[in-house]
Amino acid sequence: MRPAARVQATIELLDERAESGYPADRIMAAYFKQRRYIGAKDKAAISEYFYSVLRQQSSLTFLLQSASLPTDNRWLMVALLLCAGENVAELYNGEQFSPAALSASSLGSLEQFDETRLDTAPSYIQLNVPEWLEPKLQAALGERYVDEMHAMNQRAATDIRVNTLKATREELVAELEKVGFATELTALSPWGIRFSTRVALFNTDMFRRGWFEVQDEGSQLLALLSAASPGQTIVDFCAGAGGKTLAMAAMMQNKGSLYACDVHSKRLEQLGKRKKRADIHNIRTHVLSSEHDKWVKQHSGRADTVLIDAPCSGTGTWRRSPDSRWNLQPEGLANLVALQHSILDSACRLVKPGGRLLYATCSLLQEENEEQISAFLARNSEFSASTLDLSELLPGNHERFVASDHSMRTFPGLSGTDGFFVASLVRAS
Ligand SMILES: C[S@@+](CC[C@H](N)C(=O)[O-])C[C@H]1O[C@@H](n2cnc3c(N)ncnc32)[C@H](O)[C@@H]1O
Repeated sequence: MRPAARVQATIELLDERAESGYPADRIMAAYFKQRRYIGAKDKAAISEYFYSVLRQQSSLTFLLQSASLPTDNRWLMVALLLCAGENVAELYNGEQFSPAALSASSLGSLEQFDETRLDTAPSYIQLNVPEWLEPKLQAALGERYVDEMHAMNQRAATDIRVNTLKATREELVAELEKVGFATELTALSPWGIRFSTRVALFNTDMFRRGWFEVQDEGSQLLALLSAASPGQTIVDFCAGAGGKTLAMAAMMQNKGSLYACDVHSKRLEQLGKRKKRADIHNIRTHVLSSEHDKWVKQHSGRADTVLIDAPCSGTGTWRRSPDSRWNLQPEGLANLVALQHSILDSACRLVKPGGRLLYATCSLLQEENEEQISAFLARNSEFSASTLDLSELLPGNHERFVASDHSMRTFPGLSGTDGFFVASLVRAS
């Protein structure tokens, strides 16, 4: 593909996203599926452009407005290219598969474009944060706010988790290096391997044999903190496609009962395929009609540990889903907070006396995290905060996360992971 064709493809993706409202990754996957002739290098370049525009949408818009230029997708792409020092006139040349040529007057106006004007913009524009979310993020992050928002605007590395039922981390590293991958061990998770460049992991024999799953290091830590062990009964109440379920199953060495529940049947079907590949036999799935499904009453008081990996705003995962920040609205956040409240109140019934309730989100916001937990504890006197023994579960590197006696948070800048929150509660015996 010529460079101009990559630019045109990106504009098409941006238009499709604006028209459909679907998440960026889904749009991109469908776009490439319909155009199988696009090679890996072109795909990588187009996805980098697409995600960069989505990440920098408000700062690019500001720069275009400051130069009295239009702000549609074609122009957002112009702004991105100008910031990267590219020759826009050469790329917008009107040839086949290239963006339409810019008029002489538009080309003249480009001279007004001045990247340094961004220094005069409000911080929420400089950092590409929705204006209404800025005070909430500042409250949650305090002094870390600016650094973390910068970190959030970087591309995330790819992490994988070794399936300890099949191999050790060292064995997997050795196999990956044999086929030419440059690997790095994750600092916090004992199961993690990191790749800073794009790698075709799904084409490897190790993947087909179930030696690993792609999983952010922060997500691996949540499973680690469950302290799941052989013979226990564990419920993963919002299991989705089972990222954390699979990690807990490996900790349980296939012994005991692991229930994976979710309201989304398609996600649980994905888990079906993944557990087969991983050779895991102790997971049972259940599609919930809602968090109040009668299954909860039938299994009440049975679980040693219940993990609620709650549906949330995803404000900790903007590195991977840069568009999600623009999709989130105040009513949507309020609905999520209400749903988390309701899930907590229902799923807590599953915990046996003396058992644990782990509540987690990939949100940075206090209303989904600390405030959600303190309100739950105020409503449910049977539960109290329980100490997370981090010195045992996570020896070393404690400067890379923020912990209280019963909760832990990770951040992209501080921890090199997505932003996660986890709180540990115990039911009175
Ligand atoms: C953060 S995701 C879970 C990710 C998953 N645990 C993993 O590690 O891959 C939240 C999940 O909650 C599920 N969910 C939404 N509403 C729910 C409800 N009322 N009861 C149970 N699960 C729900 C969603 O379908 C989604 O899969």
